[in-house]
Amino acid sequence: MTTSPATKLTSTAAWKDLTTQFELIGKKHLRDFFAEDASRAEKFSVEALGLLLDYSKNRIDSETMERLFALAETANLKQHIEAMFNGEKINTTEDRAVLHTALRAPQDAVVMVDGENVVPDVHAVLDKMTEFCNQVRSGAWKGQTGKSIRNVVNIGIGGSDLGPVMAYEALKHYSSRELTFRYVSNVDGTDFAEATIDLDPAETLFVVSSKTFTTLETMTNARTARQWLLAGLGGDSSAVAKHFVAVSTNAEKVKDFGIDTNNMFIFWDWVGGRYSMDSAIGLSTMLAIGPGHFRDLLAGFHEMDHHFRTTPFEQNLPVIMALLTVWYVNFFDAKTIAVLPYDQYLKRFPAYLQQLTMESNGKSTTLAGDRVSYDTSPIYWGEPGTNGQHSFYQLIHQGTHLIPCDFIAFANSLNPLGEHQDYLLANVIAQGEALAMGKTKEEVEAEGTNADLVPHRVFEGNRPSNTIMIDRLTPSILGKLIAMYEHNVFVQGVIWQLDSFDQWGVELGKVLAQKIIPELQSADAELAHDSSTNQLIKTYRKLKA
Ligand SMILES: O=P(O)(O)OC[C@H]1O[C@H](O)[C@H](O)[C@@H](O)[C@@H]1O
Repeated sequence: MTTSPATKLTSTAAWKDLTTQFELIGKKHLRDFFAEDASRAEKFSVEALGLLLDYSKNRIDSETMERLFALAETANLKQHIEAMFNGEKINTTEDRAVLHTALRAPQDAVVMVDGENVVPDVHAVLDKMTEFCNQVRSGAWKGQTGKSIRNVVNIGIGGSDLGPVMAYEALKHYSSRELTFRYVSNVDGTDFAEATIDLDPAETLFVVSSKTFTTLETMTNARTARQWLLAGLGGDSSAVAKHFVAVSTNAEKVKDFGIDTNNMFIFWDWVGGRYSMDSAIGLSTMLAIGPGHFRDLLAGFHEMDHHFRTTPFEQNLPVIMALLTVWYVNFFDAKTIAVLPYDQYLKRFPAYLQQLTMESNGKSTTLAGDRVSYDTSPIYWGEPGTNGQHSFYQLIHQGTHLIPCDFIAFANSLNPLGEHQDYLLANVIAQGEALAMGKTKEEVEAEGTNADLVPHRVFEGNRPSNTIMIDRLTPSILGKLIAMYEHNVFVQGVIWQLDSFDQWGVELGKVLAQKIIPELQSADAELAHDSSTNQLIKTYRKLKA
């Protein structure tokens, strides 16, 4: 294929041009950029698929963008995009295709993996999910005692939890209020105990979600759930079939656990965990919002996939966002990016993005196996506005770190109340303006501020942000937003020459934990760790009741 990594990134002409560009405009103030060009906002905005991306409050000019697009060309981005969509095994360290885009492909699409079109399989699972959800939502699916299901508990972690939780919260407005949804992820027993404390086992359905069906946390919680259920229903293990379903790629392990494979919804190894919320891992989402809304969500994803694949880079939302990130990380030395949704329903969106972005590109080895000589994924974090304004925004405005921000705002609330929405939107718009323009010493002095306070009240400004403005939050819009960040992450990974789809970095801790478990459970097993680790194990043994 044509996608083998290019020459060392920092030796390319495109990179050198960007270095020169940074020397030219890296210190130029956004106030000056705006003052010089009345059409700046228009020039640096893209409107597509119902989203306005205003990226004019970034420290760029037309030349910068041209050079960033040239960097994308140098990286063979177009070929990489085609390789992903065509099912080439671009996850080379695991020898897998990367086809979350096939999960939302229309029925008549053809996506080949190892000589087989996977789209019919995708739609067969969607149909099976639909049928099951209709049964549960209508009350036709009965539990062991003949009662309908009123509670759904998703047990999963990482990609088998963060996507479902985020989507449930984001689309709560569209969800059935007849059903209660809970999400258990942590191996800390408190998570399970609190999630089930007020639930009746006779009315509770567990969705055990795990790509591998081997994950310690999920298997431990699933076993506890089975005990809890059987204890509550008189111990007859035939109850499991009516109260447990599984979502996994691993039918054998599901069977070993005791879940009937008829009650299993499959997906495939070409779906990464953090890219799986629109696979059968979305079963709890479909149960909450219904099959129709779930299909709208998928359609939104697909529209963004199409946009990403077919739109010239200059108008391509994920490409622009990714290149701006590269610009700040590699030339301005930005370490973090804040994602700040001004919508309470998106409160788990930043947490979801943390796995998507950092598990994908938090790496320091290139596809060729070399240590990178440049920074890779920034740290993503955030909270919904306006809450964050009253805590950490101080640092974004006046701290010593440059933190590019993504503001996400909706013109129309799903819960219109008095003047709330005007206040919310005034705030998000004001934050972008304040960060960009700041407040000069002269402006502070002109307000009659005491001289000794002036330095404290100055805002340097020149702090970059994107603002994404949308009509209202719908399932389709959520799909578009998520796909936009998925592809943004993909483009970053292509530029940095990474395998964005493996996660070897999570293995070591898991292996060591397996070794430490028996050491904690034995009073006197000999310890051969470093002295700190030994001390912690001994202290735990002493304190443990
Ligand atoms: O879905 P599972 O196989 O249970 O995996 C759950 C999660 O655990 C792993 O440690 C990975 O880091 C994640 O990418 C994955 O989403």
